[in-house]
Amino acid sequence: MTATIIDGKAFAATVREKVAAGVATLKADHGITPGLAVVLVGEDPASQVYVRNKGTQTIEVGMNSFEHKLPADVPEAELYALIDRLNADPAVHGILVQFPVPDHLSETDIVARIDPAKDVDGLHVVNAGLLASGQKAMVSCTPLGCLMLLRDQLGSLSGLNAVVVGRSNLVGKPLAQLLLRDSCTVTIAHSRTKDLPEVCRGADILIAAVGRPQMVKGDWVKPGAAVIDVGINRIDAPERGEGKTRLVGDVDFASASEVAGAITPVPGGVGPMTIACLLANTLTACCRANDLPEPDGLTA
Ligand SMILES: NC(=O)C1=CN([C@@H]2O[C@H](COP(=O)(O)OP(=O)(O)OC[C@H]3O[C@@H](n4cnc5c(N)ncnc54)[C@H](OP(=O)(O)O)[C@@H]3O)[C@@H](O)[C@H]2O)C=CC1
Ligand SMILES: Nc1nc(=O)c2c([nH]1)NC[C@@H]1CN(c3ccc(C(=O)N[C@@H](CCC(=O)O)C(=O)O)cc3)C=[N+]21
Repeated sequence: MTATIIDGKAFAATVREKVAAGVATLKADHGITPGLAVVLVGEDPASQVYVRNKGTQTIEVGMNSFEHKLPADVPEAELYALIDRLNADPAVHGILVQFPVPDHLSETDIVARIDPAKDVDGLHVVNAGLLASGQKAMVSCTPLGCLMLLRDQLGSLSGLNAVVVGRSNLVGKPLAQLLLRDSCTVTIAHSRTKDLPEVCRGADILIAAVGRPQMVKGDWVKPGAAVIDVGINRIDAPERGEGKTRLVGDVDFASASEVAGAITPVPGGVGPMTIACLLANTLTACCRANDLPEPDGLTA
């Protein structure tokens, strides 16, 4: 069997169209322009890709983009002062501090400093708690994007076995919560899981969010399963010439696509959805901040 390739790039474009329509309505009817602030500390290469793609797309959907680049050795107090200003700024509806940050800073403390209503990454304990208890939250962009792709591909997810490999606060845990809310039977696997290939073979929905290039092989995949590859890894590609690299996911696409029913590619799968959902979350946060109805089809 050869899997259907889930076109995240095309789907993300439709999400951005919906966001752009919502932004246009906000501007025309209420004179409000949603604003997204992104804070980048230091020069992590993966983060730079993300910030670059995001900046142009924020402008394209008609939002204001506020980019703050801080040096790798920025004092903690200076970063907090910036977050405090963004929290207080009525033109800013979403705040994202790009991770990882340099070692002298604490991701936990940074997230705690952000106003939960502007936490478009869904990382604040208030948002994690709201999601876990089934209430209205800001939901992390990557899990939200994965959920949209799965619903589009499969329709109802009810009763399906979902295995999420990875338990990070940004991806694995919130995605598991979303799948549980859609009535999947959810297993969260991680680096201590015994016989991971066997656990994965039980999955109707298999999510890889690990950060290990091409770890999930075709013989880990149940025939016909939906495979969502969250991983973004840059590896050497000598076949493209000396010193060249390419992006691969956490799934070995060549072997897995022989077995799966549907699979996301890397690039062109989850990555573009993450950015589209970041814009969607900013629009949602802006509507909530102004007591206006939320856009349809852009929230979990
Ligand atoms: N496409 C996108 O938009 C995005 C992509 N990413 C990518 O997704 C991947 C995961 O990101 P993130 O969740 O932030 O990563 P983290 O490093 O925070 O978490 C990785 C998780 O994978 C688990 N893990 C590591 N090695 C193994 C192994 N050998 N077997 C089983 N589990 C393992 C870890 O287990 P343990 O907890 O036991 O250590 C951990 O729970 C990365 O490649 C990242 O670049 C991330 C965000 C957005
Ligand atoms: N606070 C925080 N929130 C995040 O959501 C977050 C983060 N920090 N730190 C880094 C990771 C990584 N991440 C990516 C998102 C999109 C692409 C993306 O657009 N990928 C394109 C490829 C881009 C290319 O060609 O290089 C694709 O997969 O098609 C990549 C990586 C968000 N992350």
